[in-house]
Amino acid sequence: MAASQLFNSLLCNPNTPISPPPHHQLRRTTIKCTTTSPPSSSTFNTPSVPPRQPLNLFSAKYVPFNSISSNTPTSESYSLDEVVYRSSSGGLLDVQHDVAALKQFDAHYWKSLFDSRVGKTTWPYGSGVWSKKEWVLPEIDSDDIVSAFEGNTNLFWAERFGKKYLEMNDLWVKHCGISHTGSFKDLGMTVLVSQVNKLRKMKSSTPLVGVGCASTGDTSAALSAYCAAANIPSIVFLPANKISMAQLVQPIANGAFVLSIDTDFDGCMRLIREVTSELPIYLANSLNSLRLEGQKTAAIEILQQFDWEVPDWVIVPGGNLGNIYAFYKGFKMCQELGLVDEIPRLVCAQAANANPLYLYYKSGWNEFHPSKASKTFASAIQIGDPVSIDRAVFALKNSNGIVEEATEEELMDAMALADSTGMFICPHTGVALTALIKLRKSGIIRPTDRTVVVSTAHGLKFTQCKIDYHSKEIKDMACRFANTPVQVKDDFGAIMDVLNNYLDTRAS
Ligand SMILES: Cc1ncc(COP(=O)(O)O)c(C=O)c1O
Ligand SMILES: N[C@@H](CCOP(=O)(O)O)C(=O)O
Repeated sequence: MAASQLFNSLLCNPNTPISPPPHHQLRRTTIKCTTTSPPSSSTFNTPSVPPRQPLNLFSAKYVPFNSISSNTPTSESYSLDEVVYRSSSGGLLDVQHDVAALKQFDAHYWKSLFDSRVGKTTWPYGSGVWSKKEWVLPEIDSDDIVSAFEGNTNLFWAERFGKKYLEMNDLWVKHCGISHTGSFKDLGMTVLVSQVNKLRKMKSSTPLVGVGCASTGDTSAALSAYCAAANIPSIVFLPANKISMAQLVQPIANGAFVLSIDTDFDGCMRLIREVTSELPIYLANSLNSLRLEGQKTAAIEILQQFDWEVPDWVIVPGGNLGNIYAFYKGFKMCQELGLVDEIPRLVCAQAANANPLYLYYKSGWNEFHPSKASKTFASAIQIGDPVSIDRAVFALKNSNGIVEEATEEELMDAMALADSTGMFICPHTGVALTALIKLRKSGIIRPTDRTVVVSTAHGLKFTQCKIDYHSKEIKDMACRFANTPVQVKDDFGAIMDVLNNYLDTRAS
């Protein structure tokens, strides 16, 4: 029997009893803020119980991204209630917060406020994203928020992987994929869909009829789930035969209108941009800077989980390149508001088969060429023309950052090694771990450096490539760390022979 058949034979048994659903239900307690007077002194400090803030003290707006990156004041800005994705010159936008208003509260205030909300069910602050509402979307009414209590994900001490393979004892994996739809996209999507929910309730001459995205599988999963929860139509453009089965079934099950298009992700992205400029369908890709407001909370959460100690390195796999900027923005905001003194060095890790940022970095940031991405096991980052290229370059330049790449064999081996130490990561996390391995080998990351690898999706979305690897059925790949199941007949003696053999090998 071939190894893959053996895997199939081990798959699900229809007679296995289904365990009852867990008891626990999130209780939605709608707690309205009470208006109090604005602070009279320039800063609040050291409250043991954070004081309530006045309503509408904080605000945010869209500004051209280049006004932020070049630090030039601009008169161009847009309300977050406008449907706008590009500046007047066609450049990217960014969400700019009223930092002066936020600074009226000191660092201790924000730390205690954020800490006071962790692990609670109080709506909407039990969400890791909305626990930082004042820094994310300060003006939205809590009743308009669409949340699955995303965020607050495990920051896992990768003790065995770090010590065994890298001689590191301060290696951590931020499991952003252990989330409602199994990826970090939930962090951004709760913000975007909440804003759409609000906009649809407002009177407008052209009401939004739905929300659309191009996707390599995770954005579409998150969009469809949050839209379904709020009863908002979602439309997803997927590159045909280029995403995993688990990712494909997510928007289908959540009732999205799914178009499987005979192109790649970059082709889908071009099409959804054209469609959303013609129809009142709101664009949900990270070109829309609202998404990054949610995603940046993962960075704030990492600092909070380390009790506001700053790690030396944070490694993020990159595709459309919104997330690397979101991490930068989250760290930078904590520095600007005095919660930390510095920010970590960022590493963006790309698959060698889809590496336009890596090539740009290697050219000394001289020449950027969008490319046609080739097939990669890290299918969610098979992107050749990333929309957030300018944001990524800014983030990397301002964090003394590095870009690394991983071949198919390297990323699959890294994933297998990590899994063998008790993780169950996605191939994109394998790309990030490869970057770490290379930077450790070259000595750039030192054994004692506190390093966080961002795991972006749940490994269960990518089981087929793991099966292929452990079956050693990948062309031109040694699959060095494959753990192939052993076929044994139904016989006690045969099983004892196999077991004894196994135990002998382990002992030696
Ligand atoms: C699992 C996974 N990891 C990493 C990424 C890369 O994120 P970004 O597109 O923001 O660079 C994506 C999406 O692109 C993804 O779905
Ligand atoms: N990996 C993404 C690609 C699109 O990225 P986005 O952040 O711009 O939506 C996906 O899952 O679709």
